[in-house]
Amino acid sequence: MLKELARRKKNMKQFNVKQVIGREILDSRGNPTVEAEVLLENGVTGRGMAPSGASTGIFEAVELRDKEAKRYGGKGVKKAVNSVNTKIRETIVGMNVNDIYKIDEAMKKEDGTDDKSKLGANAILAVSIACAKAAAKSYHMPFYQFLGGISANILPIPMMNILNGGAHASNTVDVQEFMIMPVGASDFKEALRASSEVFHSLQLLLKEKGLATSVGDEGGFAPNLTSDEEAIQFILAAVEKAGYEPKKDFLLALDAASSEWKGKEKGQYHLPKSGKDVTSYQLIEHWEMLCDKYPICSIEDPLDEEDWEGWIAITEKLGKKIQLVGDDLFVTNTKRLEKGIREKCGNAILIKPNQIGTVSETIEAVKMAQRAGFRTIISHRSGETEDTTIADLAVAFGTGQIKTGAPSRGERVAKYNRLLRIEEQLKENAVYGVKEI
Ligand SMILES: O=C(O)[C@@H](CO)OP(=O)(O)O
Ligand SMILES: [Mg+2]
Repeated sequence: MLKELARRKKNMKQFNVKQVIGREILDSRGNPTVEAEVLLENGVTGRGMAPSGASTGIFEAVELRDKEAKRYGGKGVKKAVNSVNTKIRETIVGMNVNDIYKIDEAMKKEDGTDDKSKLGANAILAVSIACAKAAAKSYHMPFYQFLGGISANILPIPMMNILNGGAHASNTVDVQEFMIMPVGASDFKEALRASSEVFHSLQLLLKEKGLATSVGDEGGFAPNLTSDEEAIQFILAAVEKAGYEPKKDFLLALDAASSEWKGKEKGQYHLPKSGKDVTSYQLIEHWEMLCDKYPICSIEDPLDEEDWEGWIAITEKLGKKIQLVGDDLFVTNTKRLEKGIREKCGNAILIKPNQIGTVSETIEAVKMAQRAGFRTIISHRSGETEDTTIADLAVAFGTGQIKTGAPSRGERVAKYNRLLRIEEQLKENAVYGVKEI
């Protein structure tokens, strides 16, 4: 047996890293971010870019920024780029990208911290993606197939964020994201078309009412509205105006991002825009009321990242009816997810590779969730680049859902367009969405 394994290992293709280059590029908010490129001895290259959040969870892996330097107002990433060009390069040159777990492990070891704060999760993730992409290319395989195998054929339902508030927009709305989910569509192409039509009809409705149609960080409109109910009503009207039926063709999803609403103590919330103060209990009642009244199938971060008791209570109350998604709560981290599964907090996890910092740890978070019967949703960050990795990850892992903004900003559209191409490539083998949200 051992001999056989040794023989196989010897015969395993060698795609060794020859060079690693880090550079500073811009993200969609005009802030600098890290890009990494690896060159293999076989001449193949791979590229990865780190996205960046605005409503970041306090338990996320650390995005290394040059806080003390004046350039870019302390947001520069020279240190992280330097990590790529020195420590990371020294660590992985000569390694085989065939085994991305080993590459990630080596970078983690070199970093030596729990939160990747020494080399920077932005540096490590960019390299991790670049290596995985180079491995896929060396095998002449599409990225989703390299990671997911021949059975990877599920195209995700978009959770399309068409109305922005919270930390993503300078308007009066506290809830960060109002999303439409084209559940009635028969394939991804159709789903994307229908969603774009609703996006455009929302624009017309807002214009008619004299409201702003400028967009927020993720491309959704950012009008000044007085309540989350008003936002929901606008969206439902837009669905109908575009010729679709709420509930049958479209369901709604919210991301409250309520970790941004921290009050004086745990279990207390202060909504910064409306100025309201509420308790966990009142928030849960509010979400319950909205779900009874409107076709909402999913709420992300309905409660704060440290309000575990609140999460247990809301899961008892609403967990059978809707999807309760932990973003800041779980931060794509298997330790936090394990606790959530054990204590019955939520029933779904948002998967963001840069919250944890490597491709292999992202895979492990998805696997743990899927084994426990939790749903998984692959997600962009509010600060993005043209990197389309998450589109491939959604198909590779069969998450059935993706969150990647509105069709008005190129960095979001790039992911949608990548999914269109994947669907076309899979032909009649492509399957759209999950059975039930
Ligand atoms: O809260 C979120 O889910 C994300 C993406 O929509 O926002 P940010 O990247 O700002 O954390
Ligand atoms: Mg979120």
